[in-house]
Amino acid sequence: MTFANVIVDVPSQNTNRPFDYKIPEKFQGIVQPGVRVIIPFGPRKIMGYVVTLSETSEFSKVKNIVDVLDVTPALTEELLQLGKWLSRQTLSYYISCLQVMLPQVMKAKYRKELWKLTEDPLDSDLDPVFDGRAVMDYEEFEASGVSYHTLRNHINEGVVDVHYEVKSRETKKTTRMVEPILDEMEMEEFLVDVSKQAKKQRAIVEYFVFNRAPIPKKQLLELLSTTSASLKPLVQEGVLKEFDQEVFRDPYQDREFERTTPFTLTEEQSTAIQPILQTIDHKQHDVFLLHGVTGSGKTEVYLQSIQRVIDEGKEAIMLVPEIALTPQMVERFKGRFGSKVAVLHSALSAGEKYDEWRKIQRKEVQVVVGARSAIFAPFSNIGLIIIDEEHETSYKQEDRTRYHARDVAIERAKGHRCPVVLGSATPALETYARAVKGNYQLLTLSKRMNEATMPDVDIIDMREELHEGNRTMFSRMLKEKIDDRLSKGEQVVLFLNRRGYSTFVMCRDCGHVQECPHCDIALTFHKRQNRLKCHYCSHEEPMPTECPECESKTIRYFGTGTQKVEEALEQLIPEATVIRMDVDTTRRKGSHERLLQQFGDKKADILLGTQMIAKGLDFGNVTLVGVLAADSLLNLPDFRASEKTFQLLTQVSGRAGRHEKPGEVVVQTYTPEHYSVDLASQYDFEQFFNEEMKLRKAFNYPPYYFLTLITVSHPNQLKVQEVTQKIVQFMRQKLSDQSHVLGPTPSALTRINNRYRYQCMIKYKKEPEQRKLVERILHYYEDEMKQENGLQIIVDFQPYQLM
Ligand SMILES: Nc1ncnc2c1ncn2[C@@H]1O[C@H](COP(=O)(O)OP(=O)(O)OP(=O)(O)O)[C@@H](O)[C@H]1O
Ligand SMILES: [Zn+2]
Ligand SMILES: [Zn+2]
Repeated sequence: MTFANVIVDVPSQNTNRPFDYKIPEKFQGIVQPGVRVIIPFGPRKIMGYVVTLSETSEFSKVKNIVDVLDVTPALTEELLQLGKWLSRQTLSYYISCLQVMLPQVMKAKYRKELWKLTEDPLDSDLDPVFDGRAVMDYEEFEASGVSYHTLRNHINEGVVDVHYEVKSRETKKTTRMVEPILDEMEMEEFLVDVSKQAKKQRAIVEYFVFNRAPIPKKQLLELLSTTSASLKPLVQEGVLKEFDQEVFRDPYQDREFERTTPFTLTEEQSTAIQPILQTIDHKQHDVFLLHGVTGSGKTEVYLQSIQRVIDEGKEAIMLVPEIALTPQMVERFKGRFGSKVAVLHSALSAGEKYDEWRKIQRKEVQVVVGARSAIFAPFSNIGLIIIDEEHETSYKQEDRTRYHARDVAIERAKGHRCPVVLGSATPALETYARAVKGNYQLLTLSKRMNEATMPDVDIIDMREELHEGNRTMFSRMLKEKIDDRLSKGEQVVLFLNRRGYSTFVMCRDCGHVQECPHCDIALTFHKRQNRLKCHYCSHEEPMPTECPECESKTIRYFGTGTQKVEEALEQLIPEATVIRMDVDTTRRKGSHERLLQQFGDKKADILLGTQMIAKGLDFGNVTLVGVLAADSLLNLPDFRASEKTFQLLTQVSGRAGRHEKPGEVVVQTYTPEHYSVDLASQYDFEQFFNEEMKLRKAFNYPPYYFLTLITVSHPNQLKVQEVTQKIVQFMRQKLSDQSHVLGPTPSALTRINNRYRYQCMIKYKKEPEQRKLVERILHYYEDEMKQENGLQIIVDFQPYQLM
């Protein structure tokens, strides 16, 4: 083939199609689809991805490929296609979709340089900056204070040029190895010739008479307590040879994983796993929802399903939410499958991630356990994809390429003809609705392991606490129970939701929360104007001075942080030792793991934390879980607030009483009557589902309707309003009458970095032309969107973040 068709690393609409480049003789056969290349693009040299090859090009002037970065294609044929699909689905640039599938280090970084093209002095201020060099960093020029005008003159004269150099960021690590060339017999013969004085040399040769495998040079020299001076002559004489072998940084190399064997499945587990195994065996595609209460043994079902896939010589992808990807979790997979497992998550360094990814690429592993982006693992023979805690919103990427791992999983599984298993104790409403409809196969685990029962839940009405004079953050019951556990040497988990740290308004007397009359959503408090606003529709109203329900004046907007709780805890129960886990205490690498380890080793009585302690933890000594402010999620300006509350309360409660000792849960709330709090305390998912579905139906939300969120931003507020208005009008005109186009409305975060943000929300059932329409909008504003700090339009199909 003569030409490579390349997607260049310049995100824009007209680079969504490939550019042609000639393949020079020396790269023939190496350049193939999926390979990264360096190509000239305008004045620069940049990176690109070869997507196809061709014999001809319709262009007459085609430049040469400058360099090739991969020997093995970085992206398989399947992933190249998947990128195209992603690009259509999310309306993001093809290049961004290709990049999103690769580890960070494989995305090129550019260095901008100034090149001096003449030996003669430049006769300008720029001369001293070059200081006799021919090349310098562009940054140096910028820091020098020399005018851009001067530079431009030199460029026009052809004596200076601007160059873009690709800095490849991959960091492969190698070790020097030593290996015998002669066979045993020849070695023996050679030994005869080695002088008796050269003891060290003799030792080396003798070693290789008996050990034929390559050995790291360092290790060999250590073993025989010798130096490379004795080794060198042997290499020169052709007895041994040295070479570099790529080594992988293994983040878990210092850890011993105790091998585990499969449990005999319970009846419920075997019933659940049968259809999954059958689908694997029959090489069919199907989607299963494994709905199992916390501690019901879902993970064992995953493990045994994966085992089947391994036995059949295929590969499995296991997705776990970032925060649940605890060492405990990794241990369960490494313990069962040993070195067949690669792990991908954000706590690894960029180099470690790259190495884990390479293990997958080189087919050295058959299983990958990882967070969201592991869905792009470059396997070529996938037999199973599992998504644990499938309801987690972190499976949706919220910037640039806005994909949902669940959708990608299903798309890949279709191609590989294999099942997808979605698992959760609290499935997303969308997922459960599909299972109820029969689109997904529902599998149920209703009982906890070891006859453990679900912990009893006490709901404490914090309004009453206040009325009875308790102004602390801890109800009397929670305090009593904590005291009790401390005296027994048992442990406590205290959960505070920090995400809800903000801005809804609540009456501390009656718990009334001010909601939008049209949207069934808590109004957001805007402090500067002292007004309440709904960010779905345009409703707003002044901040009330007294409660519209009970006329109390104790109206407050809400929010407490973990640090405050820790201080309060210290005053209330000074003898308790507390481990606090939140974004601040877990910033350093490994601290997450260390804190959990300490708690597991019973070095503290109380684990106090946010989201990150809500799931995955399996500590037998935890017999009490306290939820400090169950309402904080409930009142987020989000139609999923109730669902999130139900999910979180269920997850947190699930941390207690998982083994022999029974557990208890205390939930503190200002709205004990709310169905999501009440039904979570009874572990009644079905009932919750039914209640919530009624509301979703009444207010036209998913799963009854799909959503598209178009967010417009610009430094000028009038401009934003105007553009959003235009978009709203256009969509109203073009979409069917069954769709609802809401807006323009200020976003919940109305101004970020001095840019105003407005939005248009579309609720629809079926709009096959919608993507084309949105593309037309994006095309229409393309030039304005290219300007620096200009217009930005973000389109999010099926949004989860509504801010
Ligand atoms: N068939 C079995 N026989 C005995 N023990 C089992 C069996 N299956 C699972 N277990 C054990 O029961 C406990 C709970 O199981 P597991 O953690 O898999 O549940 P889960 O549903 O994944 O929980 P969660 O959703 O809360 O994380 C674990 O300690 C696990 O080792
Ligand atoms: Zn009130
Ligand atoms: Zn509203």
